[in-house]
Amino acid sequence: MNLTIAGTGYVGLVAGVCFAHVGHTVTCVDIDQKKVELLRSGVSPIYEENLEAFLKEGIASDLLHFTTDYRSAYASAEAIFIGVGTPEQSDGSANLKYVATVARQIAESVTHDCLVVVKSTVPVGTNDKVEQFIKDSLINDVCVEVASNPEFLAQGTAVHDMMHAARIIIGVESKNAESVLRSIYAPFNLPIVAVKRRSAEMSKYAANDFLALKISYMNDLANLCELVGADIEDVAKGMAYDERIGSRFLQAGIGYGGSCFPKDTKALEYLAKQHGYNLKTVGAAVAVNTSQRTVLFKKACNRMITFNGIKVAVLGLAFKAGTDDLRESPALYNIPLLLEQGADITAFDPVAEENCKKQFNFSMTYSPTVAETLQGAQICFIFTDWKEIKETAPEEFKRLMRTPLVYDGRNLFDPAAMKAAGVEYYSIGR
Ligand SMILES: NC(=O)C1=CN([C@@H]2O[C@H](COP(=O)(O)OP(=O)(O)OC[C@H]3O[C@@H](n4cnc5c(N)ncnc54)[C@H](O)[C@@H]3O)[C@@H](O)[C@H]2O)C=CC1
Ligand SMILES: O=C(O)[C@H]1O[C@H](OP(=O)(O)OP(=O)(O)OC[C@H]2O[C@@H](n3ccc(=O)[nH]c3=O)[C@H](O)[C@@H]2O)[C@H](O)[C@@H](O)[C@@H]1O
Repeated sequence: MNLTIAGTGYVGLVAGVCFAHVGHTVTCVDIDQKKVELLRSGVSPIYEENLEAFLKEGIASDLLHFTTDYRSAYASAEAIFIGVGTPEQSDGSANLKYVATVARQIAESVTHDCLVVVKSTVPVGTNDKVEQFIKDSLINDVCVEVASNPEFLAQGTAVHDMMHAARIIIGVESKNAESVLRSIYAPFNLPIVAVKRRSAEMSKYAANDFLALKISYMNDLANLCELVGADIEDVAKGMAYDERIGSRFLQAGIGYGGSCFPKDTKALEYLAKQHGYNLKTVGAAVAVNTSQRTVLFKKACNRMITFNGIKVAVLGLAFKAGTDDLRESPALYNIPLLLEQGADITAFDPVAEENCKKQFNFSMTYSPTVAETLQGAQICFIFTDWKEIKETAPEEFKRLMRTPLVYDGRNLFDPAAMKAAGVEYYSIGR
């Protein structure tokens, strides 16, 4: 089919390359000229495993195109996927201005009947509004329907997640919309759950917020474990055997980050408030996460008399391993606190270093390896679960650091092994 994707971020670009991979003809539209030029040359602006290979394959087979010219891209598309951002606003609500702009551009441009598919995460009821808005603003006499198709990929495994999704949720109000979406997704051979649009929109928040709740619950318990002498890692191991609980997303740590859990929890809380309802569970997950982000720093403050002039090794900047994305990364909440206190920071991240330099003006040194970062450090903070950090032998912390004092926000090491190596080691919930 002839598809157009609005937005070439994590969601739009991954959808675009995967749709081309399964044989659709895809045009990706973005307002960012530089990004479009980069993509045309076969270079991905974001780091995701296999993304660049799929990108090059799509370009070579002439199935994948990139443009800033939305008019021609929307004019005759059979389906247009909206994958633009819906960032958090100061009151917690989702900012729908990018979605609204694309809706306006579609209404101005379409010359044939088409299905508009909202892939961006949007508050319940947004699809109805987008449909009404497009219908009210159409220039040509065509029929445009809107369907919801929330995306569940996770960064770091985005291409794999799209190609092997656990399910594809489609929110439709007509047989036609359902049949178009079923045809688009047929080559993926994945389970398709067809529901009404509002249920589809809610499913996305429901899934993300449930995962956020799971993490906050483990972090809350981890803090209690420390007080009562239990080990959250052992507790999680015991819980995971129960299939009703499942083994994933039980990892306690320094709080969830990323572009979605933080904003999607707040957006659902906001939606509930708008309807006069207090969504207490999600509110609690948000509160736990806010305090969890600085739990290590607070612990270290109890141990250190000052950070002024202290050589601090920061291991990990990205919000999780496998991505160069820094959005809402726990590291970003801790680095300013350390700098404010006069710390002399050297930071390591295998892929997010460039983004950090571009986006923040932190006065700190960057180092290309874990070993160089640790060299001469008086204290070390671990913020991301990169394999390069995890694979560092406990003895290396002892050998390289001036004082082997480690605060691990990801529980990457066995406390007994660290102790045996002569490292003073603090982690979460143990
Ligand atoms: N990042 C993720 O892992 C996931 C994100 N989502 C949701 O998907 C949506 C998109 O998220 P990301 O891909 O992370 O966003 P992003 O911020 O990485 O990318 C958005 C892209 O849209 C472009 N854009 C803005 N206005 C445009 C317009 N009028 N026409 C064409 N392009 C335009 C921007 O230049 C940017 O390249 C959000 O609603 C997010 O909540 C859902 C699942 C996973
Ligand atoms: O809507 C979205 O954007 C996406 O949000 C998350 O994906 P993502 O944010 O990329 O990454 P996750 O692997 O879910 O991790 C989110 C945060 O939680 C943290 N986390 C995760 C799991 C865990 O057990 N403990 C924990 O602290 C991670 O370190 C990270 O900071 C969801 O997993 C995706 O299904 C969803 O599509």
